[in-house]
Amino acid sequence: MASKSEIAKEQEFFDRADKAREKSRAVIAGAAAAAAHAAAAAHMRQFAKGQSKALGSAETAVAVGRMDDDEDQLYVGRELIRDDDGEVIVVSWHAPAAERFYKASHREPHGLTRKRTFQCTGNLIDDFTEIVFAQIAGALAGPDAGLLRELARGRTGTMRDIVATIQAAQFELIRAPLEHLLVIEGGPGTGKTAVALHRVAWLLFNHRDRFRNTDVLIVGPHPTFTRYISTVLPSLGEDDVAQLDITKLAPPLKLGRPEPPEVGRLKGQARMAGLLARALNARIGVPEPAERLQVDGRFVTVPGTEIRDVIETLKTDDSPYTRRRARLREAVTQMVERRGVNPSGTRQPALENLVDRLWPQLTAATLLRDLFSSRERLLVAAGDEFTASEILYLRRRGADRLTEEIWSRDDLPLLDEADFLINGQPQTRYAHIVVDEAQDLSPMQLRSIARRSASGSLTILGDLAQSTGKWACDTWDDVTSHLPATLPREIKTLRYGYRVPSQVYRFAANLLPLASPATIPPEVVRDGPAEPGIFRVDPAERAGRAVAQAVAHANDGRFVGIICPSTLRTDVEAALAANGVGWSSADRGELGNAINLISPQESKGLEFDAVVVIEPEDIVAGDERGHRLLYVALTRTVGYLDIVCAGEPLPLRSVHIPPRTADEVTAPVPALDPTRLAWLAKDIGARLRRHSPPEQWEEVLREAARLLAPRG
Ligand SMILES: Nc1ncnc2c1ncn2[C@@H]1O[C@H](COP(=O)(O)OP(=O)(O)OP(=O)(O)O)[C@@H](O)[C@H]1O
Repeated sequence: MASKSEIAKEQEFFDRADKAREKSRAVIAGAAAAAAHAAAAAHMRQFAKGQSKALGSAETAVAVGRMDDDEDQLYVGRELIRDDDGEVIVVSWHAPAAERFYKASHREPHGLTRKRTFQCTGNLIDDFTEIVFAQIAGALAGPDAGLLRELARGRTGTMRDIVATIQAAQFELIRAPLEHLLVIEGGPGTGKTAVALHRVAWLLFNHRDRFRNTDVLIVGPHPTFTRYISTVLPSLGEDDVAQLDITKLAPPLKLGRPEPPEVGRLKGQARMAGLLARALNARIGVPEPAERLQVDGRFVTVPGTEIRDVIETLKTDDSPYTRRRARLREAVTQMVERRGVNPSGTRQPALENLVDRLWPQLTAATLLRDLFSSRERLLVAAGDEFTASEILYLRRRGADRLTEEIWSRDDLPLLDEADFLINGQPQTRYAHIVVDEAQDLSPMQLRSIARRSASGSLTILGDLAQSTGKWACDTWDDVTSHLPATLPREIKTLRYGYRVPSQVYRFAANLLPLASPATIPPEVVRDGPAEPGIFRVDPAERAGRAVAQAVAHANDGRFVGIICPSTLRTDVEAALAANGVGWSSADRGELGNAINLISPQESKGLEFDAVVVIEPEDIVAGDERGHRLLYVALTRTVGYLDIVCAGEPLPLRSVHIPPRTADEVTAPVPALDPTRLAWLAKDIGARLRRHSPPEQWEEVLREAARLLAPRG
């Protein structure tokens, strides 16, 4: 604890800076009132709102830290504050003047002699931690006390900013150049999401001349996650950044169709884009040898060959379908005009009918509904690229009315692709896009993201060891190969684990040889309050015991997550109800009660003070990369982890070999893929080092056999 007199001295400065901040706010508000006319006043009010927000709320501390060098001292805050004479008394964290605050370390103090980090309630200083660089210059020190104290603070349903304690390696990524496709990887809780959100604020602050907040998009894996992170940017003074979950990148349609995994997997593959393009092309008709039209009461005959030539030329053009349709309409109108009839002005049904027959008006939904409900259409669109069984997977009975059609989540990127083919680029494209949990996205989802990028400037976040689901991947190439390649690609790794305490991480890391052998585990920066609690019970007692553990944590004031496989969800809901426990359901997009019930899949990216994981064996069985899913579930805690199970608390035996279709197993790999070979070599090396049990080698050998099989 810092000395009382030092805190009091700092508080004096905080009070003075707060007064200056309030004065600035009053001046800004006054400027709006003084505007000469209504329009100017409205404009000023809008400006004033932005400026006033930029000053930070009256409830936030004026500064997060202070840095001293031999000559001077400088306060760093969320935003810049000037005194009455216009002198800067607090520099904003994203300004160049603040850089040394984040870069300074014992190894490289960057000229600083001292760095203070404040802990505050509102603008009142509770305490501060201090690093005196001169004292132990050259020494290697662990994480500073300010960071540890911040990490130990209780969690809520929303993420907090980390301005006060950004670490040097994180700062480097926050301010990495805009003109990159930057992949930030790192184990659970290494700060990928936090870094990316601060990167957005930093880029907005430092490139105001190039783009505005509405030019930035953040894509998350599900609505609960989007809600969880949504307060960070506003707390940094940046409103209006689009934050969407991946399902929102498609036309808004009725969702709810369940999809078997093999169908979903197929729908996510990039070759579906070719199928849709061919399906759309197949909708273009062939004219009659002679097209006879009644225009303005007169009959005109246009030779089919003349129309066909135009259609053939339009077919080779890669502009959107609707634009080409308009060009066909224009061409046919001119053909009629050349025959002495002027159809322009009024709408001519015969002409419209002809264009509709030859180039039907379509939406994404009609194209897909008509395609999936017709074997003939599917066969034509499939060409040689899909097998008979795959065509069968795609076939379904469409609803009688389009408005009644129920779509699956896997249809969404297909609808987006179809919309692109029909109407062209999405209306809104972004100067920078952040994609979180990118390791789980399908190629078709990645294409949706790619077409929203105006320049190829993206920040991709993820962890291959947490990659699960239908499109689980093992290399970043699997992800970036579907993204724009206009800018250089960089992969950077965050190496320190901030969330998960050492006792819990040690336990979870036992899964790594199975889950992701090539992964280098993060270095955990702190110890937690306890070893993981393991409660082996009878199946009948399981749900009740899990609820009892959760309630005990909640009674101690902790924010709790119960991570429950779908097989046991009903039991746990019943046990919660029977005990009269209030809870939030992440399935309904909620997160916020003291106790939150959540599926392992939706726990990605989230964190709690205490986590109760139910039946790990069922979690492992629930995904093709089940050990990775369990690894995700076990690494959601900032403090306590309890496992309640009837089976193994840490199932290491069963090795899951992803099922492949008969076609995939027998098909030779088209060419030796150097990336996959490198990955395999790394995998074998890691398994050797970790003495993987013999049963795990089967998967490796199978992959090796596939890669090295003679090519036919
Ligand atoms: N420099 C820091 N100062 C304070 N807290 C930090 C810092 N870096 C990370 N954290 C905290 O660590 C926790 C984990 O961060 P974050 O969620 O960004 O990790 P992640 O790498 O995205 O994790 P996951 O892979 O599980 O999604 C968060 O509570 C975050 O606020």
